[in-house]
Amino acid sequence: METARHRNTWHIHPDPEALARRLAAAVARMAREAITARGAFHLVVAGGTTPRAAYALLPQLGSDWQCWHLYHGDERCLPPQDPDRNSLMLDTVWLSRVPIPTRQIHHIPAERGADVAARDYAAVLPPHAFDLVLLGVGEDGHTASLFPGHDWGMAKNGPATIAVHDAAKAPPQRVSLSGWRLQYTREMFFMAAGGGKRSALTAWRQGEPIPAATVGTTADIWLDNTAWPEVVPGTI
Ligand SMILES: O=C1O[C@H](COP(=O)(O)O)[C@@H](O)[C@H](O)[C@H]1O
Repeated sequence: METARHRNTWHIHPDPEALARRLAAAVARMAREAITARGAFHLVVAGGTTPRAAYALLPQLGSDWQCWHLYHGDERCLPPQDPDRNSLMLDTVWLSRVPIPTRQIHHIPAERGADVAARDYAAVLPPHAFDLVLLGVGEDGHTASLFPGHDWGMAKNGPATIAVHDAAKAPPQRVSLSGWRLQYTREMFFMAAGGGKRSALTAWRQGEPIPAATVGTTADIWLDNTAWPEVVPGTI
């Protein structure tokens, strides 16, 4: 379904398992289409807990993994083996189980500190649009590491990456792609599961300028039932 204000399509699933299955299948399908059309699939991944189950299903779906190029939407400034690193989660549940060439897996070197890592990662990003950007939604409406009350880098002539020093969610130091660089993509998917995401999603559907809604003006939003907010009259 589409809202008048934004071109968002909302996909509601009965439970987190169904959400993960459908999301993984959609990512695999988009990879197939991109590889058939252009010989490569440039994907930006989300971190956090929500996408973990979908990532874990990808190896069994199979793909032409040699053609995948992977980037992060954000990373936390922690040592590489810290359990809260997004890259470690990705490696553990997905990347260690598929033959994507290592040179095509672009982890953010966040252990160098936010400023250096943001500068270095900007040089790694491709000059062209991504094929697909995957993003999460925090309970406060943040996406990637773009938090309420911060500059989200929506100006198209601005930097492609942002060093974050005072994130509202630990750890405070992070690196994020900027809002405009996340939007420079053919497709954008958000995912959210659980009742904790309801108030952020209600704000999104009511047109409040939370970071997720501001970045996701043209996006598919994949939810489980418990994350779906109360029906807002006139917006469905
Ligand atoms: O800190 C982060 O939070 C968001 C949302 O994570 P979730 O655990 O609520 O799914 C995530 O998208 C982002 O990549 C991560 O660094």
